[in-house]
Amino acid sequence: MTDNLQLQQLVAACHWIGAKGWAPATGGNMSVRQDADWCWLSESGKDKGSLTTADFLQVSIADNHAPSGRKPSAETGLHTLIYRLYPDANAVLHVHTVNATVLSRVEKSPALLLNGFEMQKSLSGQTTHLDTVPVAIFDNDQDIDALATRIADYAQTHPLRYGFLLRGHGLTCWGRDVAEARHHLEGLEFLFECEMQRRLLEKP
Ligand SMILES: CSC[C@@H](O)[C@@H](O)C(=O)COP(=O)(O)O
Ligand SMILES: [Zn+2]
Repeated sequence: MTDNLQLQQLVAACHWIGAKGWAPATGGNMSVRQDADWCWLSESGKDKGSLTTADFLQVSIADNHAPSGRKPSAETGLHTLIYRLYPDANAVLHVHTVNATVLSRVEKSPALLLNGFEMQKSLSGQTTHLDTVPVAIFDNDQDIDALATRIADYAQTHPLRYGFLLRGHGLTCWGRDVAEARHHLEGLEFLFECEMQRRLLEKP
């Protein structure tokens, strides 16, 4: 499914994310699906703003195995979970933006509810600011297997769309291709910024 063009587009997306300041100090990780069984994931510990195609490792979607022997992202298990859960997802972007990091701590409930913003329509399938878009929030965990299991359990009853937040950590989002994943990232980040400002200014 993924051709070399998608990987090149992912590298361009990583450079854009780096320039935005959304992956500071080696934070963040990115991937594209190759086919039903394999994806390409960023190598762990690299500066994601200056990656090349050589910094992406082939990883098995079923069991996170990387045949190269090099170490893919510490958060590989969250990318492969999305590819297993959603066959339409072909690109996954994980970032550490200030808005995602702070808002996910300020909001104590299991989901951030976005409502009233025209930019909700930047998310595929959304047609009006009058609808409510829930973005699930999961407590952060250094045990990625345990975190992936928790997310998978939640997704059984609350199908995830566009992305999810990790509390005090960041945003993971996806799309049918790199271009759509970028739109979802940019749209969600804009909405998080608006929601932060709204809460600050409307505070009694
Ligand atoms: C800068 S530490 C952040 C990491 O622990 C992690 O959250 C992250 O996003 C990057 O990990 P990586 O293993 O490079 O993909
Ligand atoms: Zn992270």
